[in-house]
Amino acid sequence: MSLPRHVRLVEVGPRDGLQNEKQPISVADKVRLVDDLSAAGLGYIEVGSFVSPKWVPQMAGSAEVFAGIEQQPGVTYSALTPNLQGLEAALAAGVKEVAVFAAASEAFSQRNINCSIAESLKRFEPLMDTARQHGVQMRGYVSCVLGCPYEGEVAAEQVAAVAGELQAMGCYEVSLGDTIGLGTAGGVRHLFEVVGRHVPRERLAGHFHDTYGQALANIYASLLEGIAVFDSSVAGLGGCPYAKGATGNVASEDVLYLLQGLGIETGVDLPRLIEAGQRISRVLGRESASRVARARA
Ligand SMILES: CC(C)(COP(=O)([O-])OP(=O)([O-])OC[C@H]1O[C@@H](n2cnc3c(N)ncnc32)[C@H](O)[C@@H]1OP(=O)([O-])[O-])[C@@H](O)C(=O)NCCC(=O)NCCSC(=O)C[C@@](C)(O)CC(=O)[O-]
Repeated sequence: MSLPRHVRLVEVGPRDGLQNEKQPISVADKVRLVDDLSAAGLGYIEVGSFVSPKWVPQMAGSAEVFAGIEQQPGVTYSALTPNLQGLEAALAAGVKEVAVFAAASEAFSQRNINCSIAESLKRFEPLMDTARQHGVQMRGYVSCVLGCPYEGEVAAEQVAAVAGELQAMGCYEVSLGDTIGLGTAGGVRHLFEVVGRHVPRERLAGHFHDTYGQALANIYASLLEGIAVFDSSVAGLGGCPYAKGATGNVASEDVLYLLQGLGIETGVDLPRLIEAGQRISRVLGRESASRVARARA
């Protein structure tokens, strides 16, 4: 299969990137991050989540962040919503696109959202009905697609079943998450081969964490499988609070550098993206995890 000419980058730094940070980050710094990412040319930014503040305290100010950002025309600003309560809060904050998240592993589902996979899908039904009534678009996530921190191996067929359900329920795109970043290129090709039989590849995205240093290889393997949407996080921020030991998402700067080298368009400006990453890294008091940003420093 030939490589796509255009790739859509879904920037998850403000949400997946920051959700696991223990230190307080001000609303102003979060707003500045989102605005910097818009200025870098990203067309899709996951701004925050409307989840229980007891479960993920860092995302508690998401409504304020939405109120503060300067929304640019043509850019999608989305939020994670686990249930109807989260969707209602997102609607009140003026959010136009949301993401629901399920897992391919029962144990992870319990730890992350306190219910079984089947219960989570059931919980999404009223959320999705209400979202449709408000013309809100829905994206879906499946976590632990290449392994689970609690259960170990996860079958590609199980991922396909959950992704298929999310699509059938109304998600226009399903992002497959290697939550703990242990997947390899071979596993990724097998995964998309199997899931691609149930969900068209143009409706699938890749979401890779870089714990084992395999994320860029996994993205290249996904490109070979015809995948053209990737989630990434500026400065390589991130990690899921319910996936112990998992490091950040693959750095957006590094993904962009890879894609530029392949002649694939994204519409994103690398120097401005690096600046956005350097700025939030200074706020967090540490060096960017992006290899490209460090090489260009
Ligand atoms: C799903 C729940 C809420 C269930 O949590 P629960 O405790 O079972 O919920 P509940 O319905 O029994 O409600 C308990 C309390 O939570 C409140 N509550 C209930 N819902 C909400 C809401 N939406 N917003 C705010 N508050 C809420 C509710 O009002 C009540 O408050 P109380 O009466 O005790 O004061 C909880 O488990 C939760 O919030 N989990 C979120 C976990 C999370 O955000 N994880 C990280 C994101 S997923 C991820 O990172 C993976 C991904 C997507 O990036 C892809 C990958 O890498 O794999």
